[in-house]
Amino acid sequence: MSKKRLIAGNWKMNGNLEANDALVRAVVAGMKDARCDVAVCVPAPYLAQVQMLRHGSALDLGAQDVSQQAGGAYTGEVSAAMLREFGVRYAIVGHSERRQYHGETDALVAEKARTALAHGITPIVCIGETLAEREAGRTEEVVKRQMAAVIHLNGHCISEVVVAYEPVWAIGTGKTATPEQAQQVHALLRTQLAAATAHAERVNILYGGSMNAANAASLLAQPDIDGGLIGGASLKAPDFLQIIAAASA
Ligand SMILES: O=C(CO)COP(=O)(O)O
Repeated sequence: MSKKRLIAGNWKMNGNLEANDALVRAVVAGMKDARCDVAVCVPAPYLAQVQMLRHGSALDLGAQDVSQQAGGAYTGEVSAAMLREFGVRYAIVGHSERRQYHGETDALVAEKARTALAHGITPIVCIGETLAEREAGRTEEVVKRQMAAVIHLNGHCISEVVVAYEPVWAIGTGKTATPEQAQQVHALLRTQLAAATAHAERVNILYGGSMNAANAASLLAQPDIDGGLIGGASLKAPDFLQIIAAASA
């Protein structure tokens, strides 16, 4: 398999001009030997800043959300066309924090993914069960339902998206899924993808949820874990670079 792994940072609602400058410069300087794709998904006001800082490097730029609408009277929204103007390659869609705090449904997440693709942006579609769902033995049912919602994308193949499995109970909690727990879900997602496309092997399925410099290598050693979506550890250049190094091994 010659597919490149992807390590994507999700800064969430963190950063300021000064801190971003130092962080991106350090990441760009430290990732020269990376053999994986690397991106940072930054708050919208910082897209222009990070676009300039990454110029000439292999660091890709991502957004944390995208409107499902093409444009018009949607106060507060940011369109895919606007993101493209800033060189955005990826947009996270359906992060659990947006599902939870902004009521995003499976159907809306699918619309956002379609709009992103229509504008040449690769959606990073996030799926994952809550602790209550896991404890009730519903993990498989929940992730399959979330995946099924995005598997048919109007003229686009699901192999054009990146999938991120992020168990909600592992996000920001320091409680990582074990490599075996993550692999189990990744494998079932791969099987689900294979039923929809001949290119299931090409899809990058990322793990997210307290992935850090210490646990990245063991997670990435799993056959169906193709990279990471990194929250907290992506805000610290040395940690993020160690994860990139683990994905380049
Ligand atoms: O939500 C995440 C990435 O999108 C994971 O966040 P943490 O790495 O901070 O747990």
